[in-house]
Amino acid sequence: MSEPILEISGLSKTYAGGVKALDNADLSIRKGEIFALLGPNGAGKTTLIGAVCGLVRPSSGKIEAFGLDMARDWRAARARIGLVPQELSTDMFEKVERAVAYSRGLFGHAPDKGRIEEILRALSLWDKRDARIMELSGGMKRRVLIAKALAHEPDLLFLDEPTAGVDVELRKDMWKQIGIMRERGVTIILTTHYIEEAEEMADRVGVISKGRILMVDDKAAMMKRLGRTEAHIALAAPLTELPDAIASYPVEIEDGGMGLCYRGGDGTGRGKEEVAELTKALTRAGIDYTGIDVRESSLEEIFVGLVQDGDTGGSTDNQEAA
Ligand SMILES: Nc1ncnc2c1ncn2[C@@H]1O[C@H](COP(=O)(O)OP(=O)(O)OP(=O)(O)O)[C@@H](O)[C@H]1O
Repeated sequence: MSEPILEISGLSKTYAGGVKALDNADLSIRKGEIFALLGPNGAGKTTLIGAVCGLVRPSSGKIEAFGLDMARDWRAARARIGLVPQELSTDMFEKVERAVAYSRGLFGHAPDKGRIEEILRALSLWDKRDARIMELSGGMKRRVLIAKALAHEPDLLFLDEPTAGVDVELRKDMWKQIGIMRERGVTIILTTHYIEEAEEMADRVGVISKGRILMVDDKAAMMKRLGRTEAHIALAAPLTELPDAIASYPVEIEDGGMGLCYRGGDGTGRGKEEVAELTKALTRAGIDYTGIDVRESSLEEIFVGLVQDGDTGGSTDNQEAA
């Protein structure tokens, strides 16, 4: 899993209007991983993807994919990259099957009706194969976008906000497809602000804000390092002050003495163990409790904390004029 498939170094992009969408971004993607790029609106996610896919010309920096320099060997590298953009911009008058088959040919693959049928069936588009794209519902159009990206059997697949505004069924299909792609060894990079998705699917997570990559880490390590544990212990009898036996723990009295609140484990991932020790100390001190509610911070809370720390301003609009 450690061989890099994509190396981005010192990538910056300032748009004609002066917006600095990427600011010296470095990112190394490993072969076969699912990488989630998290960032608020306007963070630079789409710009980064666009730069790798040749849709945005970087102001400076270097992109290497499959060991090929994107500036020199663009076509060869691009042929191995699939992109599911946020919106369909072309092909509106085209019929579904033809549009998908065209995408396959665009990057030099021989026609393969069987493969196209397989993709269309997997995405529940087979019945719509002769429909014009403009006649399809929004969700169906999204399916076409995915089919087009899969048609040329990419080794590296970008999904830009794949599940924004799609229904549960499509979301499920989409994740199933992503699972199949991963089993075939495809490297997947997705952008999202649905953090639960990253939490569920990604191997590694990168956080981007204001064009800067703030952090990249294994998801589990990030959650352990930046997460914290919170526990609420309901007491059988009220306490008026914190007993000495538990004074060394990060705990406070709550609920008018009927409860204890523990907040700790920051940066250690040991919060749950410490809560267990705390309950033993309570028992030893003869303090009865009737229930414990323990929760660890979600990736979402970690993400919000990171973005706030790395950010001073508010969110930026996405569609500024060039
Ligand atoms: N063609 C363009 N011309 C000028 N500015 C642009 C252009 N495209 C994007 N920007 C600006 O660059 C910044 C980064 O935008 P980008 O679309 O890359 O962010 P994003 O993280 O993908 O956001 P979102 O989550 O809203 O899609 C924003 O401030 C945006 O307004």
